[in-house]
Amino acid sequence: MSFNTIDDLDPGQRVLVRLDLNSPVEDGTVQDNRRFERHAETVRELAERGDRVVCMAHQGRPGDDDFVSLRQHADILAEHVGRDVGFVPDTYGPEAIEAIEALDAGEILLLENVRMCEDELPEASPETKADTEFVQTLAPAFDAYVNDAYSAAHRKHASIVGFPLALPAYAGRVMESEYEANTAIAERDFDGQVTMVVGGTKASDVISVMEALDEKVDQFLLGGIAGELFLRAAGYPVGEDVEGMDLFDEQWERNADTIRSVLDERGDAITLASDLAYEDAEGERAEIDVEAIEEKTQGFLDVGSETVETYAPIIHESEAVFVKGALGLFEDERFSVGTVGVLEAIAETDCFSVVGGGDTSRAIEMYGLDEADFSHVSIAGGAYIRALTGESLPAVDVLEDAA
Ligand SMILES: Nc1ncnc2c1ncn2[C@@H]1O[C@H](COP(=O)(O)OP(=O)(O)OP(=O)(O)O)[C@@H](O)[C@H]1O
Ligand SMILES: O=C(O)[C@H](O)COP(=O)(O)O
Repeated sequence: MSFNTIDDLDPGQRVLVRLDLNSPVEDGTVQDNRRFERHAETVRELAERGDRVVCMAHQGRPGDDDFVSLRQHADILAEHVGRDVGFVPDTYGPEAIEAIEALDAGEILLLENVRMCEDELPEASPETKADTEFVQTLAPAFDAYVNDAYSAAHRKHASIVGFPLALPAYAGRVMESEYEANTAIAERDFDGQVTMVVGGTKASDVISVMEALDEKVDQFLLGGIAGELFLRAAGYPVGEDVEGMDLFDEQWERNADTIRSVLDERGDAITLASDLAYEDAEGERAEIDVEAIEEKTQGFLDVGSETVETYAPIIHESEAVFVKGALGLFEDERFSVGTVGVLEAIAETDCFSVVGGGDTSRAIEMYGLDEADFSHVSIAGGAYIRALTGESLPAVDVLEDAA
């Protein structure tokens, strides 16, 4: 390992731990997910060693609906850790410092959403971030900093890259295991067919992965919002915003040229959905062949069953399959057919398989699939993509420098 881990940290200290508890928020309620379960292991281990454990994390971004307090996160984390997790509605002010100083050995505290602090977000160098009031005020209350937030490792934020310059820095268990698994993939060669299933909401993530893994991946199977944008580039009247949607047009403006050129150059390696699913007038799932769509009048929320029947045999023939992003709005059972169908096909084979994406990995537990049927399930989205394409991660770089 190129950085220090908890194994290198003497127990019984005051430890500041960065977690990634960024979660889906539905009607103001934070949804439990794999990130809590995974990070709980690091937190429990530190508490059991007799450390005073203070956690910081983010939720959403200012201006978004899911930009909320971490009060609910503290309760969900406590359930997974099996110990109380205190919460203080402050990031580094007097209230936070007082709560930190009041902790006993083995106690756990969660600070308020770090993105409520002005110094956190604007991306800057580790030196600039280390120099902020946030880092300079909070760091002296601790003996060590542990970064467990692998899924936020691609961000140059104060809580990620600033603290390692101000405190002795270590990687937590999630950081360690995700780094090991995801980095190994970039270096690995496969003899047989390598397939990548790409979907989700972020077209730019999908494009960058398709461009960077051009040599390595033999077949890309598309779905989700990204897949619809590719269908649009192929001339189908889909992938446009209708009735208050805002997922397509702006992404199309930004990415249309790149999507067209990727399709042009790698068309033979790209399979697009042949049918799509939508909600009919009765609120039921309905499907339509893409050839039969004359104009886009409703939003499509999943790939159709025929598409799944095309994708499954390609997966069965593969030696390695990677997944990034969901094929549909799987959180709604009616539109889970594409995502679950593809995951089931992967689970049936003994190919090397990695499922990534903070949201996408949630489908595994939601639909009762067994994590053991996959080689690795990553709780990271953007960081997973960067690792797959061999890009370095700022959080890992600073941990390595610190070591
Ligand atoms: N056609 C669609 N309409 C609406 N939502 C969709 C559609 N297809 C996929 N999604 C949504 O995409 C989400 C996953 O996309 P995203 O690109 O954010 O994925 P991720 O890689 O899992 O997560 P992250 O990058 O945030 O860690 C799912 O929650 C799903 O509901
Ligand atoms: O959920 C994620 O992918 C990470 O927490 C990063 O969040 P961000 O994309 O808002 O920086």
